[in-house]
Amino acid sequence: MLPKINFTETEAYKYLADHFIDINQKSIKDLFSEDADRFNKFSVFFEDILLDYSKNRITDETLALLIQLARECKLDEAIKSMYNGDKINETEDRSVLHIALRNLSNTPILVDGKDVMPDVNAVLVKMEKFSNSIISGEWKGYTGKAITDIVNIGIGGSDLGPVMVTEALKHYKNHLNIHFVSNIDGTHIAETLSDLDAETTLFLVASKTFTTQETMTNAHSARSWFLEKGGKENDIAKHFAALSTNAKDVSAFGIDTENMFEFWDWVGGRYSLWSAIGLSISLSIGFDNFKQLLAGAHATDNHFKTAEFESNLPVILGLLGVWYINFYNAETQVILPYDQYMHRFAAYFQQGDMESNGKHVDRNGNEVDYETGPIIWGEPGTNGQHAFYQLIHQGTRIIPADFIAPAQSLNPLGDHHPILLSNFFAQTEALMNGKTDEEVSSELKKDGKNEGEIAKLAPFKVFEGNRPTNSILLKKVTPYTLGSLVAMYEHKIFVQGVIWNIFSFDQWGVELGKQLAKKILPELEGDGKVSSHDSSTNGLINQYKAWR
Ligand SMILES: O=P(O)(O)OC[C@H]1O[C@](O)(CO)[C@@H](O)[C@@H]1O
Repeated sequence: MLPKINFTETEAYKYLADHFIDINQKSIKDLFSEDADRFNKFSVFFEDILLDYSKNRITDETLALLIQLARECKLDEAIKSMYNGDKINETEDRSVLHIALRNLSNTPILVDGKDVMPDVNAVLVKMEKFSNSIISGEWKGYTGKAITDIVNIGIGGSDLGPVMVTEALKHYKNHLNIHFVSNIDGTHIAETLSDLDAETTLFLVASKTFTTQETMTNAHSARSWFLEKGGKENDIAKHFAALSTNAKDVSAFGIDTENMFEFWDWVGGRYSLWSAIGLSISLSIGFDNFKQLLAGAHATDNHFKTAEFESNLPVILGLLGVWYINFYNAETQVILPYDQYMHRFAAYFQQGDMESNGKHVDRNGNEVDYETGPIIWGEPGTNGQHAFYQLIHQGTRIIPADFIAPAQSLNPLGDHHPILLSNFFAQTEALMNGKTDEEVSSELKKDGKNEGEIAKLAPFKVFEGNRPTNSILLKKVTPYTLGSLVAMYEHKIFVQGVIWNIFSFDQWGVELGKQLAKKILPELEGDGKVSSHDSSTNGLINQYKAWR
């Protein structure tokens, strides 16, 4: 089980609070000039990933105290508990074993005394066989044609991971066209189906529970479309597969359980891209590449489990986040991939992080009196530079930023990549160093401005700097490296949840809205006025009914 310690009552927390007052007087720039070895000290390699965290408001002492904090919060025990298959998702009475899905070493992992690895391996074999037969064209649709288009119907964790990965690894994709339908808005499925041919389309109904309203509604619409286009009931087996934990409801939908790819309740939705939910990934880039993705994640899992905290990437990232959130009152964390293929990476971790650590009750059931999970956001560079970096550079908030870039481009076109990377390097330097009043004034003087003009303009052009960043430089975006990177962020979320003493693997906060929507849906039928809610909700519903 997870320890239940209030981190604000630890010795380390008290030392950190005092230390914060000292360190807050210094700028990152000063810290660099005081220590020629700072980059070596605060950077760490993990295979083809370099994490440089030297441009943070930290010293040796900060890091030592943060690690002491992790030890006092018994992070080592928490990691062991997760890897042992303990039911650390206590409110749902479940183990948390996405690490088992990519456990290519095949060491036994027990849940209720039973090794889960034989089942994991059996599903992987089934995914491989299925992927190969679809990709090769051996699998035929109801009129004898090979499949050309795959439509994954799922939402949240049954969508975001496959979308992010298939986009990030588009360079490795084969001839199959992959589409994703998630939104209940009919536009999503209507637009997707408009260009498709039922004879050559395969639907993957991806839902852990197989009860999610959006997914089931979209799946039923896809089924009706298929039948309208000429498919027969008994052709459904050739065109629909299910990725789920719920065999009963899969059968009830009419999908042959032969075409069901199973996973288990110890796989959280937002940690499920490594499971059968990753079938669209395996179809898109081939099973061997999917396995490479798992291998990269497995390497990170081993690193997280065995590396000393001082050189453990997820631990370092997690603790730096705690430092900014709980001592500097940072509200958000921005993720900025300088790689167009990774354009859904931040969106993916919006669910990964916010659904995990957006909690206000601790593991003892008490309201917390400290901040927990940050707001995660971000867009690919350099687009972000031309949109919201103004606020990161000159706004009033502290926004810790993760910059991610590959050293090698998958599309080395002219000087595009050096230009992209020059921006990547420049931004973290600019955020740290800023630009002083003297520097601004001397620039304005060189531009021919007079004293009065300089005094008037200078304040707007000053950058105070001292804005913290991590730089994550990858050698190249490959399935393996992406797997490592995603697992690194997953474990970072776990580290922070342990420190904050919250349960990171449930998501009760998504239920209330779902319940109320179910109550409202029947009220939308008929023309009668609705009066059962507050005046705002009544007013909106009644206006909708008047306009529809
Ligand atoms: O895979 P399912 O069961 O359809 O759930 C989809 C998503 O819905 C959620 O439960 C949130 O509503 C997520 O945690 C999950 O990823």
